[in-house]
Amino acid sequence: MDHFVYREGVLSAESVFLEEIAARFGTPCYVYSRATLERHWRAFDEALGEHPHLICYAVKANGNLAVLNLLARLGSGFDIVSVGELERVLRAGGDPARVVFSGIGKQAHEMRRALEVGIRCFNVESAPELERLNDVAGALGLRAPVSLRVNPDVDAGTHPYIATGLKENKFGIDIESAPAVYRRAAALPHLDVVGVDCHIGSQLTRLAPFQDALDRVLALVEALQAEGMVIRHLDLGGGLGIRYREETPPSPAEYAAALKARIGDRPLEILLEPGRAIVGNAGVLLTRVEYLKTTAHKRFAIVDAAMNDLLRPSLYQGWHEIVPVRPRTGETSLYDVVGPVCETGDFLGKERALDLAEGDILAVRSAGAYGFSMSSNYNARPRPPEVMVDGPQAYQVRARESLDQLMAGETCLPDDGA
Ligand SMILES: Cc1ncc(COP(=O)(O)O)c(C=O)c1O
Ligand SMILES: N[C@@H](CCCC[NH3+])C(=O)O
Repeated sequence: MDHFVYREGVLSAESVFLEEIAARFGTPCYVYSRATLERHWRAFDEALGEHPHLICYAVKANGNLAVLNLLARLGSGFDIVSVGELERVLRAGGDPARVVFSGIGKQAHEMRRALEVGIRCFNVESAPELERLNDVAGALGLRAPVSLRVNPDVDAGTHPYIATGLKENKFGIDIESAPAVYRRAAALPHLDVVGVDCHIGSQLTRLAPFQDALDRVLALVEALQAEGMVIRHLDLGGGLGIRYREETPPSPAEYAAALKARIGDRPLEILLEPGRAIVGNAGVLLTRVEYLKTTAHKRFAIVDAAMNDLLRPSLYQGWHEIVPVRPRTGETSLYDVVGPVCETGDFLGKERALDLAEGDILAVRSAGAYGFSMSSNYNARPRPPEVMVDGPQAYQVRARESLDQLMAGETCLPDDGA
């Protein structure tokens, strides 16, 4: 559910018309709803209720500073995968003691910074990473809190590029080898074992894979506890899906109830790392129709947003609803909605029934997650601005990149004196 609704026939975010935002800030432009972001974060927090828990929002889904700041104000934790994401969280006022650090390729300098600021936990993804973290912590005279990210080998039933919990995937430590790696972790002098972590994939629309993964992880926790290891928290990752088209994913309440039912009264704090379910339907991408082009075979709506702004359709055949901000009342035709980038794979949607004229503003929905955060400068296109709607107000929280910014730090060849 999102806050983008038709009011007086025109698409509105809360009480601000999106066509006004397009006129004020230009297109393409990302627009986020503060109320929706807050509601979605609270839905997770309230669903876990009295059970000790921490919601660690996955920064990769949308790392805009204003988004991070508003979640930090709600008391959110954060799941990061790089020192860049850590710096963004700190800049946005996030509490380092509520940060968990995931990712298979953590570099020593990233570990050092995370240890210095005192993050909550490292989600370690391999045996060699464990050794490196122990060395880095030792050199600083600190102890690193660790969970091992285990790979439970369950089929998440999602797109193969975003399934992460199968044994052939590069993520985590396979669950059979985990006890031996935990023993090693417990023996290393500069590590503190504090939890178990897993994340099986993204855009999951059924509960069963989460439940299967949890059963396997709970069996591991029992085995570790039987050896005398103290496991304080269970980090179950992110991955809860959203509705893009006809999906009917479980709600955060249903998801949390299923997890709590299995965990029962075990004294384990629950950490979750939702990204998409918090921001996905809290954002739209506004774009303007530049040209309507008709060939012998097709109608194309050529818009000013492209795959560099929103990669999901090109990369995963991701489907996003595309709607006119001010709908017309005439006949619709089938359009491929495409961007100006020089790739056949540059499209936002195919064969969409739309009644369009040049200059119309379209909203690409469910674009709050993995939209701006996966954008690039391909074709030397500046990245779009981001706007937050907050009640009756809309304000820019990131300006459109300038061409100068786009070339910042680059030089031509050194002068050879010729
Ligand atoms: C380790 C980890 N945690 C959390 C997430 C967030 O996932 P989602 O946006 O699907 O909730 C991801 C991405 O899939 C991830 O790799
Ligand atoms: N970028 C992906 C999700 C990646 C999940 C990252 N672990 C998407 O848009 O669906």
